[in-house]
Amino acid sequence: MPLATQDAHAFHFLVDMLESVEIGLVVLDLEFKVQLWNGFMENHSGLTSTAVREQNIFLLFPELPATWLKRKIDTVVMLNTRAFTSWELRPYLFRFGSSRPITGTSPYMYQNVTISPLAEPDGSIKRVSLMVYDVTDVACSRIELEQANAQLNCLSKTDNLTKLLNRGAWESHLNSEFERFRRYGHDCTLIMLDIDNFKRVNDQYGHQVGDDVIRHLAETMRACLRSTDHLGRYGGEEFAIILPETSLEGACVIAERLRQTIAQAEVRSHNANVSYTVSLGLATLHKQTASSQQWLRQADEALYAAKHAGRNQVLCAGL
Ligand SMILES: Nc1nc2c(ncn2[C@@H]2O[C@H](COP(=O)(O)OP(=O)(O)OP(=O)(O)O)[C@@H](O)[C@H]2O)c(=O)[nH]1
Repeated sequence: MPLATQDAHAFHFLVDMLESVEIGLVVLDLEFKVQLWNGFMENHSGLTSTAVREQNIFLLFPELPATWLKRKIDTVVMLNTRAFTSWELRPYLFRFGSSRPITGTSPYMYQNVTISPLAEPDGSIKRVSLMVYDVTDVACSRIELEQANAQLNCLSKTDNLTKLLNRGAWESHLNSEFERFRRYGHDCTLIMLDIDNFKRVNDQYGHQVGDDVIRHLAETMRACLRSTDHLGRYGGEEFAIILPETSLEGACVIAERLRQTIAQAEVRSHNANVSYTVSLGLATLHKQTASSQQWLRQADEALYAAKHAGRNQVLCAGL
């Protein structure tokens, strides 16, 4: 076969491959007019190569991030170097439908994009190519994995019954608030809270009603406190609250309001109306507080004193 015919054959194969390759290939001139649009781009955009040829890409796809893409292309041309953007920074360049609509969790195709300069025989750059890679599979697996990790992380810190922080997670807040106090000296007060005679609730109405009372208490605490407060289930029917930026006086008002709200409430559960009360012990941080454990002990002692003083009341450590 003559050399020229061989070259023509090779060229033909090459064009065939570019047409059918599972990567989007686009060539733009410096006025952003489409010079090449392969089969992948046709299939996913629904626009034929003939329809887009010599058309401005930003008029064809008004949703393209024009400022960003023009700046990228300018840099590619000016520095005669490639640029790359990944789905993690920008999920897609062209908003194409997901190629895995049945199994996929994404409504669109995640894309990595490479922009390359195309040199003329004299070395000047008058065109650039965009290569669009469909990375939906990788992106969806990564996103699902991250969601599962976040969920696991949340579960490992949450008490199942109340959805409050569990003891371990709450104690890490106790330690960090103690360290914050040592550094900045801002007010911070701790409340330990325990349901009064809870054993009787369980004995009289059963464990499921007891669980509903615990849930009710958790909801009441959530409703009475700020989102910046740290609420935890410390033990069975014992709860703990850290109130950052709150003095002992402020915490007393909050604790008293919580006590009264609970004392006035009635929990409707399994055809029973249950009333209950709580005792609360408070301790605020001082320069003399030696450790987070000492702080916790002071609040616990105040709670113990409140129980001994007749329950259904708020007592403060050191008063
Ligand atoms: N329903 C239910 N009961 C729990 C749970 N955790 C702990 N308890 C019960 O809480 C009760 C705690 O009893 P005690 O420690 O004697 O204290 P109390 O009856 O509340 O009495 P005081 O604290 O002295 O007012 C026990 O009966 C435990 O079984 C729980 O998750 N659900």
